[in-house]
Amino acid sequence: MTALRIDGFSKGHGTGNDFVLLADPDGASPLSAGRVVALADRRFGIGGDGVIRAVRSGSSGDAVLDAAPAGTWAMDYWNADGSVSEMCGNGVRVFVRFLLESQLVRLADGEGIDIATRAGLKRVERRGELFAADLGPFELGGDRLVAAHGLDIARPGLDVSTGNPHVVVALASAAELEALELHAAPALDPVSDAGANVEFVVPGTIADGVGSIRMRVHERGSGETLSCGTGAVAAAMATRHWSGDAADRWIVDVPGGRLEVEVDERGHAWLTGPATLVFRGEGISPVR
Ligand SMILES: N[C@@H](CCC[C@H](N)C(=O)O)C(=O)O
Repeated sequence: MTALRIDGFSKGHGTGNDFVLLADPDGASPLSAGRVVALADRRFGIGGDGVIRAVRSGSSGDAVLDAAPAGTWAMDYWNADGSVSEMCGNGVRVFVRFLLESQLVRLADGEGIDIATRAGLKRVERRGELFAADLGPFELGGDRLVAAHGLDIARPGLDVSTGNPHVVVALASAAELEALELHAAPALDPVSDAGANVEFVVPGTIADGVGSIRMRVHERGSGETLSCGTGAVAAAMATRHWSGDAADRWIVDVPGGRLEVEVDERGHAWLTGPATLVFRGEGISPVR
């Protein structure tokens, strides 16, 4: 057994999508795939769907993050398997909660802060106990086939980009959603080199300009998670498209709770929901 030195970390989640958070303002402790896999391991490490380093732009060592105005807080997001992603919607909301509770920033209720991500600057606002993130414009793409354990035949899925790649599949019933086995990554046809996060949705009602959906997700680099913020946006925007743009506000129920997605007048998708820190720790984490 080797030991992994951790000077201090927090564990947080947004609707059950959980992260290890590390403060590294001056970029003294860059992450590596091996370090991330060790930290994210649920039995031999701390455990999480992803690992997030909070670093100032200009010090991150990542060309995209360092292109933001110098000194901007940057979210260096990694999936549990040690791959990096462009964006994490729950992560960026939990990131701001982490900055606040670590007293690295101050935000009164209603105020916001710009966070550098690999998908560009994202505004995050504090709204009471909730955090809302402007994930910007989204793009709908073409269809491809998606096969998954528990589905009788492959179904059409719609490509949606929220800065990171998603494929959204509509199912006919809650029973179909529950029958899915998402321990293995769904197979995409055609495949894409970058891979994709895959969301399965059951559309609900649309009333008074508000739609609702239920969703499960298999995340690229993390497996099935209890929630995915960019996935909720992709799923809501795909369902909105299929509904003929019948609503701009969507309630998204995921296994870990409830998120809200709203399209503003600029066509930006806002993601709102809880962002919670569970504990802080320090010291040495034993790793296999
Ligand atoms: N859980 C995140 C998305 C994390 C990145 C994703 N797995 C990818 O590889 O793109 C979210 O809340 O958006």
